[in-house]
Amino acid sequence: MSTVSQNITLKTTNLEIGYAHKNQRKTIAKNINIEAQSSELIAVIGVNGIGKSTFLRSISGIQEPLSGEITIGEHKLKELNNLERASQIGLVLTNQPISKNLSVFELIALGRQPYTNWLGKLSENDREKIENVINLTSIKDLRNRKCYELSDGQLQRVLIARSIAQNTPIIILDEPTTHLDMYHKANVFKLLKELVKQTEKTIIFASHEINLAIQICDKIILMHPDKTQIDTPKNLISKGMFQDLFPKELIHFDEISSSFRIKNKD
Ligand SMILES: Nc1ncnc2c1ncn2[C@@H]1O[C@H](COP(=O)(O)OP(=O)(O)OP(=O)(O)O)[C@@H](O)[C@H]1O
Repeated sequence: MSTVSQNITLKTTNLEIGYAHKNQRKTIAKNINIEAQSSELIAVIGVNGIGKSTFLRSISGIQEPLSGEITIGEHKLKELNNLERASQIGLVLTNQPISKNLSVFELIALGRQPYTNWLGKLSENDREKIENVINLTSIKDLRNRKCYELSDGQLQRVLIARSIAQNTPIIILDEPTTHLDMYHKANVFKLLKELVKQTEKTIIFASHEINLAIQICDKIILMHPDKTQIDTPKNLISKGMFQDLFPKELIHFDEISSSFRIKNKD
Protein backbone atom coordinates (compact mmCIF):
# COMPACT_ATOMS: atom_id res chain seq x y z
CA MET A 1 0.00 0.00 0.00
CA SER A 2 1.36 3.43 -0.87
CA THR A 3 1.77 6.20 1.68
CA VAL A 4 -1.39 8.13 2.35
CA SER A 5 -1.43 11.76 1.29
CA GLN A 6 -2.68 14.55 3.57
CA ASN A 7 -5.66 15.21 1.30
CA ILE A 8 -7.13 11.78 1.59
CA THR A 9 -10.81 11.59 0.75
CA LEU A 10 -13.43 9.15 1.84
CA LYS A 11 -15.83 8.56 -0.99
CA THR A 12 -18.94 6.45 -1.34
CA THR A 13 -20.35 5.53 -4.72
CA ASN A 14 -23.94 4.32 -5.00
CA LEU A 15 -23.58 2.91 -1.52
CA GLU A 16 -26.43 0.80 -0.19
CA ILE A 17 -26.29 -0.05 3.50
CA GLY A 18 -28.34 -2.46 5.55
CA TYR A 19 -28.56 -6.00 6.80
CA ALA A 20 -28.58 -9.35 5.07
CA HIS A 21 -29.68 -12.40 7.06
CA LYS A 22 -29.83 -15.67 5.14
CA ASN A 23 -32.12 -14.88 2.16
CA GLN A 24 -33.49 -11.69 3.66
CA ARG A 25 -32.13 -8.33 2.71
CA LYS A 26 -33.06 -5.18 4.62
CA THR A 27 -31.99 -1.93 2.97
CA ILE A 28 -31.58 0.94 5.43
CA ALA A 29 -30.36 3.59 2.96
CA LYS A 30 -29.21 3.59 -0.65
CA ASN A 31 -27.79 5.82 -3.38
CA ILE A 32 -25.38 7.34 -0.88
CA ASN A 33 -22.82 9.37 -2.79
CA ILE A 34 -20.66 11.44 -0.49
CA GLU A 35 -17.13 12.74 -0.47
CA ALA A 36 -15.17 13.82 2.59
CA GLN A 37 -11.96 15.86 2.42
CA SER A 38 -9.16 16.29 4.91
CA SER A 39 -9.58 19.04 7.54
CA GLU A 40 -13.36 18.60 7.45
CA LEU A 41 -15.54 18.06 10.49
CA ILE A 42 -18.65 16.26 9.30
CA ALA A 43 -21.74 15.38 11.36
CA VAL A 44 -24.14 12.61 10.37
CA ILE A 45 -27.64 13.79 11.25
CA GLY A 46 -31.03 12.10 11.05
CA VAL A 47 -33.90 10.86 13.20
CA ASN A 48 -33.67 7.83 15.50
CA GLY A 49 -33.39 4.60 13.54
CA ILE A 50 -32.67 6.26 10.18
CA GLY A 51 -29.34 4.44 9.87
CA LYS A 52 -26.56 6.70 11.18
CA SER A 53 -24.77 3.92 13.08
CA THR A 54 -25.26 1.50 10.20
CA PHE A 55 -23.69 4.08 7.89
CA LEU A 56 -20.73 4.69 10.21
CA ARG A 57 -20.12 0.97 10.67
CA SER A 58 -20.24 0.52 6.89
CA ILE A 59 -17.74 3.28 6.08
CA SER A 60 -15.49 1.99 8.88
CA GLY A 61 -15.33 -1.42 7.26
CA ILE A 62 -16.79 -3.31 10.22
CA GLN A 63 -20.09 -3.95 8.44
CA GLU A 64 -20.33 -5.00 4.82
CA PRO A 65 -22.39 -2.74 2.61
CA LEU A 66 -25.19 -4.35 0.62
CA SER A 67 -23.86 -2.81 -2.59
CA GLY A 68 -21.78 0.07 -3.93
CA GLU A 69 -18.25 1.16 -3.23
CA ILE A 70 -16.35 2.85 -0.40
CA THR A 71 -13.00 4.37 -1.27
CA ILE A 72 -10.37 5.62 1.15
CA GLY A 73 -7.99 7.80 -0.83
CA GLU A 74 -6.89 5.58 -3.70
CA HIS A 75 -7.95 2.33 -2.05
CA LYS A 76 -11.16 0.38 -2.07
CA LEU A 77 -12.05 -0.19 1.57
CA LYS A 78 -12.97 -3.83 1.02
CA GLU A 79 -9.46 -4.52 -0.30
CA LEU A 80 -7.69 -3.31 2.85
CA ASN A 81 -6.70 -5.88 5.46
CA ASN A 82 -7.37 -5.19 9.15
CA LEU A 83 -4.01 -3.58 9.81
CA GLU A 84 -4.19 -1.38 6.72
CA ARG A 85 -7.70 -0.35 7.71
CA ALA A 86 -6.53 0.48 11.23
CA SER A 87 -3.88 2.76 9.76
CA GLN A 88 -6.55 4.60 7.76
CA ILE A 89 -9.59 4.78 10.03
CA GLY A 90 -9.84 5.36 13.78
CA LEU A 91 -13.18 4.35 15.22
CA VAL A 92 -14.81 5.44 18.49
CA LEU A 93 -18.09 3.65 19.17
CA THR A 94 -20.58 4.48 21.91
CA ASN A 95 -20.60 1.95 24.72
CA GLN A 96 -17.49 0.30 23.29
CA PRO A 97 -16.20 -2.07 25.97
CA ILE A 98 -12.94 -0.69 27.30
CA SER A 99 -10.78 -1.88 30.14
CA LYS A 100 -11.39 0.80 32.75
CA ASN A 101 -8.56 -0.60 34.88
CA LEU A 102 -6.10 0.93 32.45
CA SER A 103 -4.63 4.34 33.17
CA VAL A 104 -5.44 7.15 30.76
CA PHE A 105 -1.91 6.92 29.32
CA GLU A 106 -2.27 3.15 28.82
CA LEU A 107 -5.65 3.49 27.12
CA ILE A 108 -4.33 6.11 24.71
CA ALA A 109 -1.29 3.90 24.08
CA LEU A 110 -3.67 1.25 22.67
CA GLY A 111 -4.19 3.65 19.77
CA ARG A 112 -0.56 2.97 18.79
CA GLN A 113 -1.24 -0.76 18.30
CA PRO A 114 -1.20 -0.68 14.49
CA TYR A 115 2.40 0.60 14.74
CA THR A 116 3.87 -1.34 17.67
CA ASN A 117 5.34 -4.86 17.49
CA TRP A 118 3.16 -7.84 18.43
CA LEU A 119 4.09 -7.44 22.10
CA GLY A 120 2.69 -3.93 21.98
CA LYS A 121 6.01 -2.43 23.13
CA LEU A 122 6.02 1.34 22.76
CA SER A 123 8.96 2.98 21.00
CA GLU A 124 10.27 6.45 21.90
CA ASN A 125 8.36 7.72 18.87
CA ASP A 126 5.11 6.12 20.15
CA ARG A 127 5.61 7.72 23.58
CA GLU A 128 6.28 11.10 22.02
CA LYS A 129 3.12 10.82 19.89
CA ILE A 130 1.05 9.90 22.96
CA GLU A 131 2.41 12.89 24.92
CA ASN A 132 1.60 15.17 21.97
CA VAL A 133 -1.96 13.86 21.85
CA ILE A 134 -2.36 14.35 25.61
CA ASN A 135 -1.36 17.99 25.15
CA LEU A 136 -3.52 18.44 22.06
CA THR A 137 -6.65 17.18 23.81
CA SER A 138 -5.87 19.08 27.06
CA ILE A 139 -5.98 16.04 29.35
CA LYS A 140 -2.56 16.39 30.99
CA ASP A 141 -4.16 16.40 34.44
CA LEU A 142 -5.85 13.05 33.71
CA ARG A 143 -2.69 11.35 32.39
CA ASN A 144 -2.11 8.97 35.33
CA ARG A 145 -5.69 8.45 36.44
CA LYS A 146 -7.45 5.12 36.08
CA CYS A 147 -10.22 5.17 33.48
CA TYR A 148 -12.81 4.08 36.07
CA GLU A 149 -12.11 7.36 37.89
CA LEU A 150 -13.22 9.48 34.92
CA SER A 151 -16.52 11.21 34.28
CA ASP A 152 -18.33 10.49 30.98
CA GLY A 153 -17.07 13.78 29.54
CA GLN A 154 -13.47 13.09 30.57
CA LEU A 155 -13.64 9.53 29.20
CA GLN A 156 -14.96 10.84 25.89
CA ARG A 157 -11.94 13.17 25.58
CA VAL A 158 -9.63 10.25 26.38
CA LEU A 159 -11.28 8.05 23.71
CA ILE A 160 -10.92 10.87 21.20
CA ALA A 161 -7.25 11.16 22.26
CA ARG A 162 -6.79 7.42 21.66
CA SER A 163 -8.18 7.75 18.14
CA ILE A 164 -5.84 10.70 17.45
CA ALA A 165 -2.90 8.60 18.72
CA GLN A 166 -3.82 6.01 16.11
CA ASN A 167 -2.75 8.69 13.63
CA THR A 168 -5.24 7.82 10.91
CA PRO A 169 -6.34 10.34 8.29
CA ILE A 170 -9.98 9.55 9.09
CA ILE A 171 -11.66 9.34 12.48
CA ILE A 172 -15.22 8.10 12.89
CA LEU A 173 -17.19 8.56 16.11
CA ASP A 174 -20.69 7.34 16.92
CA GLU A 175 -22.49 9.86 19.12
CA PRO A 176 -19.47 11.16 21.04
CA THR A 177 -21.59 13.51 23.17
CA THR A 178 -24.17 11.05 24.52
CA HIS A 179 -24.67 11.47 28.31
CA LEU A 180 -22.86 14.82 28.35
CA ASP A 181 -24.35 18.07 29.62
CA MET A 182 -24.75 21.05 27.30
CA TYR A 183 -21.40 22.57 28.27
CA HIS A 184 -19.46 19.34 27.76
CA LYS A 185 -21.27 18.66 24.49
CA ALA A 186 -20.14 22.03 23.18
CA ASN A 187 -16.68 21.27 24.58
CA VAL A 188 -16.38 18.02 22.60
CA PHE A 189 -17.65 19.72 19.41
CA LYS A 190 -15.04 22.46 19.88
CA LEU A 191 -12.30 19.91 20.51
CA LEU A 192 -13.20 18.03 17.31
CA LYS A 193 -13.20 21.29 15.37
CA GLU A 194 -9.78 22.25 16.72
CA LEU A 195 -8.45 18.78 15.93
CA VAL A 196 -9.47 18.88 12.25
CA LYS A 197 -7.85 22.30 11.94
CA GLN A 198 -4.61 21.31 13.65
CA THR A 199 -4.21 17.77 12.34
CA GLU A 200 -5.92 18.05 8.90
CA LYS A 201 -7.79 14.83 9.61
CA THR A 202 -11.30 14.11 8.43
CA ILE A 203 -13.62 13.57 11.38
CA ILE A 204 -17.06 12.09 10.76
CA PHE A 205 -19.42 11.63 13.69
CA ALA A 206 -23.07 10.81 14.28
CA SER A 207 -24.95 13.24 16.46
CA HIS A 208 -28.39 14.30 17.58
CA GLU A 209 -27.03 17.77 18.41
CA ILE A 210 -28.25 19.41 15.23
CA ASN A 211 -28.08 22.97 16.52
CA LEU A 212 -24.43 22.52 17.52
CA ALA A 213 -23.59 20.69 14.28
CA ILE A 214 -25.03 23.55 12.24
CA GLN A 215 -22.88 26.04 14.13
CA ILE A 216 -19.61 24.13 14.13
CA CYS A 217 -19.37 21.50 11.39
CA ASP A 218 -17.93 22.10 7.95
CA LYS A 219 -20.42 19.71 6.41
CA ILE A 220 -23.42 17.66 7.42
CA ILE A 221 -24.46 14.28 6.05
CA LEU A 222 -28.22 14.50 6.32
CA MET A 223 -30.03 11.16 6.30
CA HIS A 224 -33.64 11.42 5.15
CA PRO A 225 -35.84 8.37 4.49
CA ASP A 226 -35.63 8.95 0.73
CA LYS A 227 -32.21 10.58 0.39
CA THR A 228 -28.84 10.93 2.06
CA GLN A 229 -26.89 14.01 1.09
CA ILE A 230 -23.84 15.95 2.14
CA ASP A 231 -23.46 19.71 2.07
CA THR A 232 -22.46 22.68 4.19
CA PRO A 233 -24.95 23.61 6.93
CA LYS A 234 -25.56 26.91 5.12
CA ASN A 235 -26.50 25.23 1.85
CA LEU A 236 -28.70 22.66 3.58
CA ILE A 237 -30.54 25.47 5.35
CA SER A 238 -31.04 27.48 2.17
CA LYS A 239 -32.32 24.36 0.41
CA GLY A 240 -34.86 23.96 3.25
CA MET A 241 -33.54 20.50 4.05
CA PHE A 242 -34.10 20.76 7.82
CA GLN A 243 -37.74 21.81 7.50
CA ASP A 244 -39.17 18.33 7.17
CA LEU A 245 -36.64 16.42 9.23
CA PHE A 246 -39.14 15.97 12.08
CA PRO A 247 -42.96 15.93 12.20
CA LYS A 248 -43.93 19.59 12.31
CA GLU A 249 -46.48 19.68 15.14
CA LEU A 250 -43.93 20.00 17.95
CA ILE A 251 -40.71 21.50 16.67
CA HIS A 252 -39.82 23.57 13.66
CA PHE A 253 -36.63 24.82 12.06
CA ASP A 254 -36.22 28.56 12.48
CA GLU A 255 -34.13 29.87 9.58
CA ILE A 256 -33.36 33.19 11.28
CA SER A 257 -31.61 31.58 14.25
CA SER A 258 -30.57 28.51 12.18
CA SER A 259 -31.85 26.25 14.91
CA PHE A 260 -34.74 24.01 15.88
CA ARG A 261 -37.31 25.57 18.24
CA ILE A 262 -40.20 24.15 20.20
CA LYS A 263 -43.53 25.40 18.89
CA ASN A 264 -45.50 27.46 21.38
CA LYS A 265 -49.11 26.34 21.77
CA ASP A 266 -50.77 29.52 20.48
N1 LIG B 1 -28.33 -6.18 13.38
C1 LIG B 1 -29.40 -5.63 12.79
N2 LIG B 1 -30.19 -6.38 11.97
C2 LIG B 1 -31.27 -5.84 11.36
N3 LIG B 1 -31.63 -4.53 11.50
C3 LIG B 1 -30.89 -3.77 12.30
C4 LIG B 1 -29.73 -4.26 12.98
N4 LIG B 1 -29.20 -3.24 13.71
C5 LIG B 1 -29.99 -2.16 13.47
N5 LIG B 1 -31.00 -2.46 12.64
C6 LIG B 1 -32.05 -1.57 12.14
O1 LIG B 1 -31.45 -0.64 11.24
C7 LIG B 1 -32.10 0.62 11.32
C8 LIG B 1 -31.05 1.71 11.52
O2 LIG B 1 -30.45 1.55 12.81
P1 LIG B 1 -29.25 2.48 13.27
O3 LIG B 1 -28.86 2.04 14.63
O4 LIG B 1 -28.22 2.50 12.21
O5 LIG B 1 -29.98 3.90 13.30
P2 LIG B 1 -29.50 5.26 14.00
O6 LIG B 1 -29.87 6.35 13.06
O7 LIG B 1 -28.09 5.17 14.40
O8 LIG B 1 -30.45 5.29 15.25
P3 LIG B 1 -30.32 6.09 16.66
O9 LIG B 1 -30.34 7.56 16.33
O10 LIG B 1 -31.56 5.68 17.38
O11 LIG B 1 -29.06 5.65 17.32
C9 LIG B 1 -33.11 0.52 12.45
O12 LIG B 1 -34.37 0.29 11.89
C10 LIG B 1 -32.65 -0.70 13.23
O13 LIG B 1 -33.73 -1.34 13.84
